[in-house]
Amino acid sequence: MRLLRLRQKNFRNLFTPVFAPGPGLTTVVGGNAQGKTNLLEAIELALGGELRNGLAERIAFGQGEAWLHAEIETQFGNSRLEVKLSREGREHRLNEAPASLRELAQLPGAVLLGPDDLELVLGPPEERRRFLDVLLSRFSARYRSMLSQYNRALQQRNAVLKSGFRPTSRGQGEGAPSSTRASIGIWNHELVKYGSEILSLRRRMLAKLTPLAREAYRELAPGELNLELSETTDPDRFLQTLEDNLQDDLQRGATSVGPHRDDLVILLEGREAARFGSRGECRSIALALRLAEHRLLWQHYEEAPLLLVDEWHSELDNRRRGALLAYAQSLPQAILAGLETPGTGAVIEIEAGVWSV
Ligand SMILES: Nc1ncnc2c1ncn2[C@@H]1O[C@H](COP(=O)(O)OP(=O)(O)OP(=O)(O)O)[C@@H](O)[C@H]1O
Repeated sequence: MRLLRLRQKNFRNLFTPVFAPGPGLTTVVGGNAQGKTNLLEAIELALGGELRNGLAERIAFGQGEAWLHAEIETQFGNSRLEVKLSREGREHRLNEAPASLRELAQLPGAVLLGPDDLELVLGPPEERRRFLDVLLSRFSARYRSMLSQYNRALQQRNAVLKSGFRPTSRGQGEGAPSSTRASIGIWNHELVKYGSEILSLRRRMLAKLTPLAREAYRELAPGELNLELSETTDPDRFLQTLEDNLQDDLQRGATSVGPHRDDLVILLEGREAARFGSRGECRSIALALRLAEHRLLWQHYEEAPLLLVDEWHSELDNRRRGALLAYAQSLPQAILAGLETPGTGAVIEIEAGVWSV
């Protein structure tokens, strides 16, 4: 897939209305706070990307709305994607017709790599679950539906847990009435029904993602990467643990096991990367995870998504930079941003949101 042209109005500090990168590698170069990240974010969003943070802050200071329009070329022909951002939300259009994010997910879109990805390795489990959820939701309508039904059941169970807890003199929850226990029993079965499928869909995707991440890591650095999920996919064990943990759950007013507590365990040479890896190794793992995402989407769509790399040089030694550049150069199109040029491909300079067209 190729981005032919991005047009924008009122997106953060961006000023030039049109960005038209050529095929192959393009690097957007500029000093700090000139708008490099903003430009990559605009491209990602125009192509239907997930919002990583708030919507309103993307609209230029003092303006009511922002607008992005992307013309892309895919193996099936050209398409036009448009998104309007206002304080109320965002509206997408595909070839002039209103489109949902689900419809946009039929296109390969873009994968944005950046320094924040370090959180995938060093951050809390939510970051890694979100990574899996966003990726799986792109492939599978069933996953999206299971996830929303599971979340609804979880909310209900937690509401019952909160309302059912009656502390006894020993501070325990034995005083929960039998009606509470009965309705928790119903929600346990709902959680197991949807949760087991979520966990097994995650496991199936991980079986495809892991070899791609290992391959990407080996290209960047020496060492054997491995990915595992922490929660069991066995429905009987899941149900048993829900029942075993009921007392604790009543006291906490929250459910302590299930897909919402799952974690992607990242191992380098068999040891947990977040605890034993160097910062450079963790950065390389984060990069390998995103490159694996890019390769998996490529397999799925039979066409490479646009690769966007923010701060392409950051915290990477020459070997790692070389490997990243080699991958980016092998693609129909990749757009890098940073303080320096890689010495190859096209260069577009940016200053105070202005670049030459
Ligand atoms: N809604 C907005 N309206 C106008 N300007 C904004 C808005 N949001 C952010 N900015 C400004 O955009 C500028 C550029 O931000 P950006 O993150 O793109 O810089 P960058 O070139 O990637 O810099 P760095 O190299 O430091 O990461 C910042 O100075 C910021 O204040």
